[in-house]
Amino acid sequence: MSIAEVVFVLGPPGAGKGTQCTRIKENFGFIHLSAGDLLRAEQKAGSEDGELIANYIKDGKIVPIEITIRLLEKAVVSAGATKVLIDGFPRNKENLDGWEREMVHSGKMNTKFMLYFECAEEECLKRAMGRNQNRADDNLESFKKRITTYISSTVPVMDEFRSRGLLRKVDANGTPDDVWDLTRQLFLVGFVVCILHNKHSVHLQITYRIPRDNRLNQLVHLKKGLRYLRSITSPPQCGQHHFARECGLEFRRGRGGGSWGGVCWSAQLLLYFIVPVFVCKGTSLRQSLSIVVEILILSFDFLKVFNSSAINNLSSSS
Ligand SMILES: Nc1ncnc2c1ncn2[C@@H]1O[C@H](COP(=O)(O)OP(=O)(O)O)[C@@H](O)[C@H]1O
Ligand SMILES: Nc1ccn([C@@H]2O[C@H](COP(=O)(O)OP(=O)(O)O)[C@@H](O)[C@H]2O)c(=O)n1
Repeated sequence: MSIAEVVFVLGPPGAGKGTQCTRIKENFGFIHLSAGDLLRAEQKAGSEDGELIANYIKDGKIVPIEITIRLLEKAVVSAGATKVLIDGFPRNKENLDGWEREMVHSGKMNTKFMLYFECAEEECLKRAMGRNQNRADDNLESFKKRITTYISSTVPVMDEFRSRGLLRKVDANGTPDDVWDLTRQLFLVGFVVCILHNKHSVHLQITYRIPRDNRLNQLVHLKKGLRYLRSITSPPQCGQHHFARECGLEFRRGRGGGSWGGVCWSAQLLLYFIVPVFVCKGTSLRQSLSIVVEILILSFDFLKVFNSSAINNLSSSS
């Protein structure tokens, strides 16, 4: 079985982590595990740890890692999932160390990055108090304790991810739709195209990536690229501007000759995956580029259907 790729989701209590995780799950094919939900379910199931869990939750303290990691591993394995969101974990250094020891070093799971929903405390309080899920800890007294634990124990874990370059911050103060607009950017797939040509052939390299952060927006030179393509090829498909809305594309025209030179260097710097290299032989640059445009459009449709899992499959089989 392939190793599960895990994205952690953290932020203060009530920031809207669960709400956004539901959307990520629906749109990007992840399973969503909430450490808090797993602990509450374990407690309700009357396990021998039930009383301990209930007391920790009421006091806003972090349950010992041996319990939480057992529940998480069981949930990932039983779902057979390869793309997993874990919400509300790792909440302290003990959680993180336990995760790395039991899951990462043993080769069972990979940590991809941490999503951090940043939200003002008063807003979180308002949201948590309005949650109506009959939770034992959605009262003012427990909320204050949870915030204290969050600041003293969870923020240092997020700092650790920031220092590893693995923290993706989202401003969660807006409406659920506003927050979703920011969140989805982090999961969208983009690709970069390098085209090198000489008199007789065109080499096309498509480089796929899952963006590291909102740099995706800055990267989009798509319109410029398509305008250029249209100016030399003019096939009807070039009007498909939905390209621009859905993904990032950087179009670079090589200077000809054999070397990939600086073009590839700058592309690789930004990207996670380099996938196929198509070589289109054509009698003219104009004809070759028509083929290139078709490949691009096909690639895009392919990505839309399969989303980022297609990228994972492609990169592991190439
Ligand atoms: N952006 C938002 N604006 C207003 N209310 C929100 C927002 N996101 C979530 N909520 C509401 O706030 C409450 C807490 O959200 P939830 O996703 O359970 O937070 P968390 O998982 O971070 O504790 C829920 O009642 C939810 O419907
Ligand atoms: N990794 C975790 C996650 C949650 N918990 C406990 O579960 C409680 C609720 O966590 P949660 O993630 O469901 O809720 P929020 O505090 O994010 O609203 C926490 O306050 C902790 O007591 C834990 O001990 N360890």
